[in-house]
Amino acid sequence: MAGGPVRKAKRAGGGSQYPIQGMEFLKSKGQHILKNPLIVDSIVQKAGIKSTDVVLEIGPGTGNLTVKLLQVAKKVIAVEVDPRMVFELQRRVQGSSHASHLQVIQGDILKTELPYFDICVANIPYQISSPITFKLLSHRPIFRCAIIMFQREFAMRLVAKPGDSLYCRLSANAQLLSRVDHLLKVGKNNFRPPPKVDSSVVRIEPRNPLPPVNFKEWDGLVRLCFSRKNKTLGAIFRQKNVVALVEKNYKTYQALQGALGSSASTDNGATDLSMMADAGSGRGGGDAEEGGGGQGMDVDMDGGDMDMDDDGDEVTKGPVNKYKEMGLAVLREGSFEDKRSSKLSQDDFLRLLASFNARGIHFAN
Ligand SMILES: C[S@@+](CC[C@H](N)C(=O)[O-])C[C@H]1O[C@@H](n2cnc3c(N)ncnc32)[C@H](O)[C@@H]1O
Repeated sequence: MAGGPVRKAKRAGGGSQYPIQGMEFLKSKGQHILKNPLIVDSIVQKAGIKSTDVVLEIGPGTGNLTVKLLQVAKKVIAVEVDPRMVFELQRRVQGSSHASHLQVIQGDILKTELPYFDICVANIPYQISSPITFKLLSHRPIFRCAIIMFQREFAMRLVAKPGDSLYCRLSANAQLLSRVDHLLKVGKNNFRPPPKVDSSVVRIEPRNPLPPVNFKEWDGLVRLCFSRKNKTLGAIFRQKNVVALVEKNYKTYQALQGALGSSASTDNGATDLSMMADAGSGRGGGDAEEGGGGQGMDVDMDGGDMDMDDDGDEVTKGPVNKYKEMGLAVLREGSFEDKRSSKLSQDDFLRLLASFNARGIHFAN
């Protein structure tokens, strides 16, 4: 932090009692300044920045990380939403030998078209962790890696493996697109003001090439499977709303094929990343237990009585329902009926998606 006396300002508008130079930190913008220089050094060192690298920093704040990045990188592009922080950062770097290597973009990172960069290093506002992660992962050209500070629980969800208690839709989506490693635990007291939660630094390395899968399809299936992550897939695909979704998507797909001819056949040759900002979002990726699969909930069944399962989810009963049987047949074929999403690997999901698609069952809409 730049020198000078620290003046206490009045609290207002969700500001904290930790003013610097009279500037209040805003909770609403996730302003928790990394005050421990050892952690700052460790992040920069673990990033493995080369002297030729362009570094993207999200939310530079008052510049504690920025000034260290400038010492090792060719250029730092810092995107900061708060004009007071932009002013403070520019004031701090002004006149230094690195000033010409810093480009500051004032704006919301989620609305900013990202420039070219080799590495992203950031202590981000935690409330936008998921959209930032997937915005980065959809950025092209592909960057080398991102070293990012997240809320500890979000970080643990990102790196969770099948069978871990935190394994969820966020883990499956992030790990489809990248390799994610936990680097460093960071306690609350390393920040000013201290946040309520602990933090962790994670390394995200985009997969290159990406697996040949349509990401909308992938996310549609994964979302469904994690809608009740401790239920068997068999139980999920017996649920009324899921059977209705299978029916709706099947009919939509058939109609599309009819309209477009065979050129509308399975579109899974490439990873379509157009909706990634929403992939795994919601309460730090913790939305996995909510909802019943999203779309298609209001579609009526044409046949079959309804009953409830042990969790109170409506399931189809009585006369055979064609769409329920179609879904179950795919599950049985790959021995997935008694499995739970909490234990399924990337390969399992890919295999399951391919089997559904082969039967004309899609999840992209
Ligand atoms: C956790 S602080 C980190 C500050 C600094 N990098 C550090 O480590 O000390 C997050 C920073 O992100 C900024 N910020 C919040 N929302 C943002 C957004 N949507 N786009 C860009 N910056 C944002 C905040 O103003 C704040 O400066």
